[in-house]
Amino acid sequence: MTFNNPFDGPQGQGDAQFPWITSFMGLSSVFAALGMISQAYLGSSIKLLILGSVVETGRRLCQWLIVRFRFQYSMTAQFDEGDPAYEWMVLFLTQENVWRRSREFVVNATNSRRKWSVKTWVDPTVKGNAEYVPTYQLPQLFRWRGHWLEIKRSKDGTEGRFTSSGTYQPISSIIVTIYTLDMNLLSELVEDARSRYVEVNRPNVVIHLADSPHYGPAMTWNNVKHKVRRPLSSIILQEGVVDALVRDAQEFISTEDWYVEAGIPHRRGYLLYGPPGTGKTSTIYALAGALNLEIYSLSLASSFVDDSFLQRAASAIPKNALFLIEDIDCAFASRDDEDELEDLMAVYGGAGGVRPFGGGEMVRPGGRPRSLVTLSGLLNVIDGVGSEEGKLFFATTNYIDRLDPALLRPGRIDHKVAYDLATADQANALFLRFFPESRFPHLALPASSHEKDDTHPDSEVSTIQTLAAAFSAAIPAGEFSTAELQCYLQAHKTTPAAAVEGARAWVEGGAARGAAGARGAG
Ligand SMILES: Nc1ncnc2c1ncn2[C@@H]1O[C@H](COP(=O)(O)OP(=O)(O)OP(=O)(O)O)[C@@H](O)[C@H]1O
Repeated sequence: MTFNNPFDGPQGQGDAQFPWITSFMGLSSVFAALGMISQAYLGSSIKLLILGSVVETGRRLCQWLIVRFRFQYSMTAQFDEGDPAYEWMVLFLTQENVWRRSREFVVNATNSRRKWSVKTWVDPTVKGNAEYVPTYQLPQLFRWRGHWLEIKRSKDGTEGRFTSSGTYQPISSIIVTIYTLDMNLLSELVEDARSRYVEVNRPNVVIHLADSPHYGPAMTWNNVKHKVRRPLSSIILQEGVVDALVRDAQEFISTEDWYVEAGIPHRRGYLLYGPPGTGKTSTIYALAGALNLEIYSLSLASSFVDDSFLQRAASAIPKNALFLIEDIDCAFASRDDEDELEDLMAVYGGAGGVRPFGGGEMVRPGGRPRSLVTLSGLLNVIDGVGSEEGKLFFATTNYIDRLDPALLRPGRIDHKVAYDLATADQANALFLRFFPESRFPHLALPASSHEKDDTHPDSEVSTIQTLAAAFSAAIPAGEFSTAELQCYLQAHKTTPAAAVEGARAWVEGGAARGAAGARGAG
């Protein structure tokens, strides 16, 4: 077969005459081959392109559907550290064992701080003396009452606080997504978490503290402690004092409607004043336990507590809680530092300046803890919006005479309770509390038949009552705080007779006198 090329001359001459045509012909077949190949490639590229677009569209559609699904069929709630609801959620998740698949933990010795931990042991004989806190932040899915919940823990570090040891700690949040159409489920979840929290803490009093400066709106109350409830009967005061206080607080809590109808802010202020170690703080803790109230306790002497911190802290306290400010007298800038330091040094015994009993601030030579809170800042907080809504405001002081009358007026302080150094009756009651007949059954019997109570000649007085009477007779009334007597009795906790025998010597002894320096306060 021949191919007549129009450019060709006579057969066989063309190539010789037009060699470029030959080369062009060669190229054209190369181009043709290339064209075919590229067509094949183009075809598959287009196919790939279409396939890619379909996949991408599918992916976006899925994403969109997931977002739509999440939007329509789920609710998301965030719980920020520092808010009481965060504590409820922490306990809820711990009980639900949500983080059990975690493989990374921070391990701390068990302490009284918040628990964000999982139980990693199954053997019941293993004692949990350490907390295992999951560190990773991947979302976790679990089922609760037949619904899927997704939990994330965020700790992005943008907000945080400095701990008391000076390290920066980011604030964490818990983000809960519930897959449901039922809008009530979130409040049911929160209520479930809250009631579990209340149940678990029933034997305890929960105390929220603001013990470090914070950077972030939610982090005012950054430490939670749980104290075993103290029965009101263990508070030894003049007859009727504790009962009157409890009645007053109970009545306040139960008459919210009346306050609303009368247009009176639903708050009540109490001031407990008197020498150190006479039971002011103990009374408040026992009262909070009896009335199921959580305590929010703040020391105005903390270096980071100023008017605005105090305002934020007060407004972050939930309804039906007890707001406690200890040593409220240190709020007043008009005080003369030097005089006060001298007073306190005399009271607390010099160089170290450590209080002999109870907690509170350390007083160091060279400058007493000075509150940045002003009187007007404090009054604003007591009067302010944040102080309404069923809050019981409690303040304690060793120096009632240093308080401004503006602070003491009714509406701010509605109920004052005076505490004093131990009476003979208190010393007697304290002795009987230390040596109960249940622990010393042999002392429940009369010491001898001639020991009859003069006032009730027919009654037989038990040995322990005789010892208690002897102890209280040895302690001069109004000279020692109950805390001091408690400290002395602790040293003889298994030997009541020795406690009585040594009491007079202890009273006369120099050590006891030194410790009793606090008696002048108040
Ligand atoms: N009236 C009391 N009844 C029972 N225990 C008391 C009493 N007073 C003091 N105590 C005991 O003494 C210790 C210190 O008491 P508490 O902290 O309540 O005193 P305080 O008056 O608040 O002292 P401060 O003014 O220094 O804060 C506690 O362990 C408490 O058990």
